Amino acid sequence: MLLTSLALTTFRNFNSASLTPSPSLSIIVGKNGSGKSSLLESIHYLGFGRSFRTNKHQSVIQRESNAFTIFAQCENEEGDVSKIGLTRSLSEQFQCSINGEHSNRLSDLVSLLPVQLFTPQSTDLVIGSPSERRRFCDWGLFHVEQSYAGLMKQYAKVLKNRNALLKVGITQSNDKEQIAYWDQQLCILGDRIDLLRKSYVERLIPLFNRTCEQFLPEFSVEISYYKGWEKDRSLNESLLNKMAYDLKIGHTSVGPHKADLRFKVNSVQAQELLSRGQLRMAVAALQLSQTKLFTQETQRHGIFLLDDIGAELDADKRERFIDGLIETGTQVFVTAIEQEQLEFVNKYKDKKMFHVEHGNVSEE
Ligand SMILES: Nc1ncnc2c1ncn2[C@@H]1O[C@H](COP(=O)(O)OP(=O)(O)OP(=O)(O)O)[C@@H](O)[C@H]1O
Repeated sequence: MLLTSLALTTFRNFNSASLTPSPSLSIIVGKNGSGKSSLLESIHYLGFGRSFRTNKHQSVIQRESNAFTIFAQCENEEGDVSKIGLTRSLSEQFQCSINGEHSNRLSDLVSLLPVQLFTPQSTDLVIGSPSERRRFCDWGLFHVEQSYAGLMKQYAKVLKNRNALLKVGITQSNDKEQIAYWDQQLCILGDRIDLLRKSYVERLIPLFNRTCEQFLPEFSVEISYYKGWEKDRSLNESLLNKMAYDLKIGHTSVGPHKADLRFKVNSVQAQELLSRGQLRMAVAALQLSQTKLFTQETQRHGIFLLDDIGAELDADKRERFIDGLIETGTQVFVTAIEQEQLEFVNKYKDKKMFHVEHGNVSEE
């Protein structure tokens, strides 16, 4: 899916702005506070229904305004055009529209635009909590496996019910029946999620290994999948084994909601050995391999947002990352403070350069 036009109204410091991006590489240059990240943030909203900087939608609405609006036109790989819109008001009301049809279901919008993001904070993907890495795998599976989003929703519902029961405790005989019922449901759904994730990571690993050979040739980087419960036990056995503990803490301590993608560099934790720039390269390798897998398996193209690319990635590494993304046919948006940070982009055809100043965007 290509983003062919973007228009914002009362979004951060943009009162009204529009741009026609390049199908390949769009470079957004401007001084601190000019609005570069806000432009990327608006595309992120279309891909996730939320910002990457705040959970408070109100902060994104321009001061003194009641709502922000984002309109975009997209074109899929068959050349079909979709017009999409998203608006969010101070009263938290959210509405999206696809080709004139209004919807309150964010998933309709989000499944259209496969957006990924790389920022200076992205090292959290390697050194942050397991939830970051689960979210990463879930993004890939959401766009590759049609059944995945529904499965995850059902699992979350069952987990919520099981946790509610654990919280009040199992005192009566019908509580025992109920927990047995939720356990059975959790196992059916959990095993299906695990199977999809395991297979996804198995497909990702060879691509990741090859990318790491280029991005971090001096290290041996390994990723492995942890399913969220003990290796040699079924989920059912693990739930039974942890029952007393789960009752004590009031929630379920094992299951796919505890899964992780584990990183080892030269057999130790990544943060023990890698510099910040090298950690960023590990993240870049992971995201690039996911992009390659997505393109291979869906024959679709994604959108990749690179915020502040100059931060702690040297010129050679920036170039390798952007080259890799462009080779997959991904539409790339890059922000930088200085044009000099991106001198190597002269070699790309089909690129467009945008200048942002005080909430105004102009194409060079
Ligand atoms: N709700 C809002 N209403 C109006 N202006 C806002 C709002 N939220 C943020 N701003 C302003 O919008 C401007 C754009 O911020 P943004 O983070 O997009 O800039 P940037 O070009 O990415 O800067 P940097 O290079 O420093 O990261 C800032 O000056 C900020 O103070």
